[in-house]
Amino acid sequence: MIDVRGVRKEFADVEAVKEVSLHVERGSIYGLLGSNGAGKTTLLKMIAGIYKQDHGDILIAGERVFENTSIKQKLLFLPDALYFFPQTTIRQMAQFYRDVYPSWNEERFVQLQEAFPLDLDKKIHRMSKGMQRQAAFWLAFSAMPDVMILDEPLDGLDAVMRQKVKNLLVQDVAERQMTVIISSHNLREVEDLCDHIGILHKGEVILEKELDDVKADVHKIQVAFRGGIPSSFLSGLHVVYQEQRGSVLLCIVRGQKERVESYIHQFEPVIFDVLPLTLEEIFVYEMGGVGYAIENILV
Ligand SMILES: Nc1ncnc2c1ncn2[C@@H]1O[C@H](COP(=O)(O)OP(=O)(O)OP(=O)(O)O)[C@@H](O)[C@H]1O
Repeated sequence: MIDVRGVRKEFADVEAVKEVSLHVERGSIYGLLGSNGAGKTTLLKMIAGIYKQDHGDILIAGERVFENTSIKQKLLFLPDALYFFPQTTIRQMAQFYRDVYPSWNEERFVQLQEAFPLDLDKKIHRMSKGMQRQAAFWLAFSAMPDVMILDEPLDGLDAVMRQKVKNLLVQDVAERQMTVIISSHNLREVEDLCDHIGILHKGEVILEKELDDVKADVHKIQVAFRGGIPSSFLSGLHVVYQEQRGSVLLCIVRGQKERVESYIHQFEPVIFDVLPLTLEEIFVYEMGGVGYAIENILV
């Protein structure tokens, strides 16, 4: 659905995006992560057709996005700094969206008032930051776009509203194959939302993964043996990290879960647990392997 091919963008003295390529399948949610200044917003603005890239190609549904009205009618970009026309209310903004998006769904707009309990006739600029974001999502979900490009979308929303918005996103992806790119500098925030993750660092994608693959392949195990660790134990495992806590050995190992488990059982451990790994932990170990201090990249 979204194809970014060898894209570059330079501002006066900064190479904000250097040779980025990525692909987002229709009906999936792609999490673009990275530290401040990594180039996320610049890349998203190019994908949304707001900036023109200096080099490379950006295609949505096979068409170039820049200055392409028909693609833009199917695409919705929610910037990190929201913009509404001055002095407008949600009702007035809804009229604008109705005119711009042929897919606007009036019934949904009415239904969503339950999820976003806001005054339709109150000036949006008088609302709190979180309420303004709710208003933006209310309009976005009512526009029913094929593609949503979201820059730090959950900033300013309370915990309940974050969950509501995440549920609505997932629902649209599942029910009508909407495609989403979501930028964040917080892995924990997008962990339960995305099916693919790309990490941008200094304008380059340094890691791109399908989450199911990542999670299926790395395990945290805790083992203890009567009489200490057998000498040949570790040699049969692909250990990416290990730590001894008293008589208990804590390891992060790579490999198929069943294979790892049956291997460990042969040594008849007195304690053996497979513990859940957070995505953040997985990335720390993965990135450690390629020589990056991810702790400094993902806050
Ligand atoms: N309009 C602009 N003019 C000049 N430089 C810019 C412009 N927009 C971004 N940059 C520079 O490009 C680089 C990438 O910025 P960008 O906003 O894309 O990063 P980001 O990953 O979104 O960061 P953050 O997480 O802080 O929002 C930065 O060095 C920034 O100063």
